[in-house]
Amino acid sequence: MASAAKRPKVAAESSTAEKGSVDPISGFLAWCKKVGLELSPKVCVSREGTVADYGMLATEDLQVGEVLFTIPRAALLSQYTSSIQALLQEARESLQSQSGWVPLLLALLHEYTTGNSHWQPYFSLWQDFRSLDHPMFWPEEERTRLLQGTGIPEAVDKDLVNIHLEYSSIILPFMESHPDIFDPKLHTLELYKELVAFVMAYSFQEPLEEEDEDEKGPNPPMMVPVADILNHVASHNANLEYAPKCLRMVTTQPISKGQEIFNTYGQMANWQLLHMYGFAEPYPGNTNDTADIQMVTVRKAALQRAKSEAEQQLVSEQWDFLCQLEMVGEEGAFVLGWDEVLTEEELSMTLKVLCMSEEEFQEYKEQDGWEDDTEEEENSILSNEALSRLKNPCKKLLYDSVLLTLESYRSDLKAEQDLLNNKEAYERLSRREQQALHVRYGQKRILHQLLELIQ
Ligand SMILES: C[S@@+](CC[C@H](N)C(=O)[O-])C[C@H]1O[C@@H](n2cnc3c(N)ncnc32)[C@H](O)[C@@H]1O
Repeated sequence: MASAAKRPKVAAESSTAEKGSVDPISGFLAWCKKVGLELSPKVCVSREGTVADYGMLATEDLQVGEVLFTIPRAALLSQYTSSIQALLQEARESLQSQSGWVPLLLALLHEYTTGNSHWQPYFSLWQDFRSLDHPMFWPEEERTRLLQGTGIPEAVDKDLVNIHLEYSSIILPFMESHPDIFDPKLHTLELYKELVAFVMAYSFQEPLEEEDEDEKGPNPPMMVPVADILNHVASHNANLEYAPKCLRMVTTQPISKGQEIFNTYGQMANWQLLHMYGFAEPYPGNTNDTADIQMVTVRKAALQRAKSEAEQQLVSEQWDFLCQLEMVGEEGAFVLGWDEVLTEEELSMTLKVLCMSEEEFQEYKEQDGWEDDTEEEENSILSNEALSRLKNPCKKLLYDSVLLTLESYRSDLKAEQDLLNNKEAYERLSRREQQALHVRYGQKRILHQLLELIQ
């Protein structure tokens, strides 16, 4: 990231400076009242007693099903509510992008840098977005050193390519055709990247209605003031509900006075949390944690044990066959949770096909074999417990694939375990080192658990 001296002076900072000592939380809460956002008297926004800076605390005991706050849809900040919504709507064809985030990001670039924006009290909560420490802001060397094997460096590389592409090919041309509103010297790539991180960590995506799932793409992201004050844990105690006129945060667990109220950002593995939100849940807290085995790693393991050229040829044909069935792909991964394989159909089919002899494979293709599977076989590896009942050649292939996956990490499990068990040594680590440690260690423990199950 560029040095502070190079940063554009944006409205959020100047308005905070002008207000001098005005507490951003009080200013924000006054704004909430004005826009009709109703906050229960049983909760408060706080920077103390929370896991990470702002958060929400219960000031009284709460029962399941209590509404903590209600946000009218007009208070949401989105491409449809921004003061430039008409412009964005008019240009919607040219603003289409792979991420689908460009219209919201333009709205944010504008509202964040406009002193009298309706949403200034909201932005005032954060002096800037510098505290966001997503791996995309880490130096590449640090990312590789701390995160190799986790899947994050590859995801970040893709993000960075996409951010640069969308900024240069969509944002810049749009800004140039609206010089009265945008100025590339103020609305720089650097600010754009910070706002991308803000959208990653703070935005919400309304789930699609079931009937729309097949036809429409996902809903565009939007900013939901107050809901985005809540931090996340896997064992959350509140959840956001979407109604036609408003959004409501509702408790899903009883919460005692003084406890933090946690939303869920979804069933997130630690690598996803670190990639999208810049934090990981300390091991072993994240019950949603997962480890990936790259699909191509299973192919590599199958090729390694093929003794002759004919056997290698067979593996290649079997892989192509699996690709045609859309069971595997060059970029895909099998996802392992603590208790089950989340991609069980893909993994069981892949192991089964890659372990077939030439004759079995020919017969299988001719019979459209996968349709003939018994229910028991189709569900054969739904749970980790059932994984231990895999047939021997499949077990061996899976075992080799797990070993290859473990080799891709740079770090040593035992040394990591020692760090987690030694409070002083752990506290000497930088925040980034701590976060990365929880991601790597959790993934490797899941992989080791699998090795133990199938050996
Ligand atoms: C939606 S915001 C929540 C409000 C945030 N704490 C703040 O002060 O603005 C999401 C960000 O909060 C932080 N966060 C959320 N849950 C966390 C947790 N369990 N542990 C550490 N940081 C967390 C991360 O920095 C994440 O990017």
